[in-house]
Amino acid sequence: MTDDKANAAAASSPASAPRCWALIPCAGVGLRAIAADSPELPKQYQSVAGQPMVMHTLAAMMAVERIHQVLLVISDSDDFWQGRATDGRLSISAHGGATRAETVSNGLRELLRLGAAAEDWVLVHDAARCLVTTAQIDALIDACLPDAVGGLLALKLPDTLKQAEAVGGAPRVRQTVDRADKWLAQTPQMFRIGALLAALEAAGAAVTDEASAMELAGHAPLLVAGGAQNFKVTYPDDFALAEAVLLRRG
Ligand SMILES: Nc1ccn([C@@H]2O[C@H](COP(=O)(O)OP(=O)(O)OP(=O)(O)O)[C@@H](O)[C@H]2O)c(=O)n1
Ligand SMILES: C[C@](O)(CO)[C@H](O)COP(=O)(O)O
Repeated sequence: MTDDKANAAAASSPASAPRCWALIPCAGVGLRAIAADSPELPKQYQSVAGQPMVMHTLAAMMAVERIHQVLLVISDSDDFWQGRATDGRLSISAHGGATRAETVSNGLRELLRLGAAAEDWVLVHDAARCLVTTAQIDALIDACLPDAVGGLLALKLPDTLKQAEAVGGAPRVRQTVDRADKWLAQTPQMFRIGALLAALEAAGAAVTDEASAMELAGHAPLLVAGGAQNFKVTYPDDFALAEAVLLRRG
């Protein structure tokens, strides 16, 4: 069935109430974030505005009333959570994978074990995107619930886009690319659990986000406006920026 036909069928079928679950991949090592003087701690556990980064991420997600339960997927060598009390709506699974896609697939299987239905929705959100707001998550849910496929937060490209080629070892501009239809993918990304797991299993471990897997399966995910502040902490400079934004928000 095409996405258009599936949307029409969804709109005309009697109201059902699939639940929304959140899955937070938290098993990366943060190689690109490691500065010469930084502690050897995965970036999601480094302190930002007085708390480990992942706590800000969790606070935003847990504040969304429509999220039934949040699953954090950590590495099997992670001892950060030992002895820490967790909220009843938070589950932790130590089945992180070698890639983000594997971590997410493992988490989806765990959600099904926890009682989620294949037709339920999942919002997959990077632990390292600690600036997402509850309003942005709610906007994504509002946009995706009536949709057959689902979608993702994304940011329309704000700058002029250059395509590069290496000339004599240095990157030089090959051409300026039309940016009118270009968006930067953010998270959360919201899809049906069963469809996403099937898409990820078919796509393999190399896809870098959930939408890519759904695209390979023939779907056209919705693009829902996120925001510049919903950036992923990726490089050493990003910590100071994230801290400044969080402190300003209070
Ligand atoms: N095997 C992996 C790799 C990444 N992630 C998670 O996916 C999110 C986004 O990934 P990214 O920023 O690429 O994190 P890292 O893989 O940790 O970073 P790097 O590529 O710099 O090592 C992060 O919350 C990270 O913890 C994960 O759960 N399992
Ligand atoms: C999922 C993601 O945050 C979308 O932008 C991103 O692709 C994950 O991190 P990576 O830098 O691509 O590994």
